[in-house]
Amino acid sequence: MAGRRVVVFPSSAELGPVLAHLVISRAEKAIASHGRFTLGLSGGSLVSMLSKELLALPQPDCSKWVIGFCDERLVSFDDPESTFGLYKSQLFPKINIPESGILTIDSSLPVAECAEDYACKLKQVFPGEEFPVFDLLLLGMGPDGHTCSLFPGHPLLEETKKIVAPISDSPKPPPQRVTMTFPVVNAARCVTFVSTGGSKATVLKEVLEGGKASPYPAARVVPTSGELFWLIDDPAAAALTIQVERPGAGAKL
Ligand SMILES: O=C1O[C@H](COP(=O)(O)O)[C@@H](O)[C@H](O)[C@H]1O
Repeated sequence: MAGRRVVVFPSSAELGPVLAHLVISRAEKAIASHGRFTLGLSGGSLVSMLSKELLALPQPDCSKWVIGFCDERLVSFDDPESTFGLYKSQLFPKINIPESGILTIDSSLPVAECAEDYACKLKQVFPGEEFPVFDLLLLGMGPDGHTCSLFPGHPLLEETKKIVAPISDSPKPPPQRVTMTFPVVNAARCVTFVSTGGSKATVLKEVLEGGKASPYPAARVVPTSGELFWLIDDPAAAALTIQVERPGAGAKL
């Protein structure tokens, strides 16, 4: 790992613009180095923050972006639980990303087939790689310490071969989902968690200060050689005792 950076902001209002700049800077770097930018998105609270903040910046050229989903709920795209559906209504039509650059699940398939189908789509985009190496994965963390659709105590935490796995007993609704596995998450060039709000404070302390024995899935995100950022706000950071960065206004990561 290139070193973990825990960066704390007074609130989402200060965090959001830094997140958007990080996405743009990693996109520019990736396109300059290998001609495209591969980005994995999460759902939940990230969707509205990212959409709002990216749209507040001068329009980037997204024609060389390829977007996948770190996890997705197996519901139709017009269901309010669909992560793709939310980005479709809040972000995608407003940026110039080609439709072919967005890797969606086929939500009409049974969950196991849906995971296989999505894994095939990823393999086509990352030919020859045992595990896809995304330029940037944006992750959230639930108050139970889950990330992607990798939940505490679930057997999927031990998956070492599949790049995408089905889950049909998600403790957080909806129960049927597909998720990237840890080998994919940890292969990324940059992984960035965004975690805000006081409901995350207790678990965040365990995840960031609990060491290798931590039972929380988010603590297992340790990129092999990539960067790891935790962007959090003061309420989420309330219980932390580790040293953190507190950037000033206009900071860029
Ligand atoms: O169910 C999910 O939850 C996590 C965390 O969401 P948050 O709203 O607590 O930030 C999210 O990262 C994941 O993509 C989603 O499917």
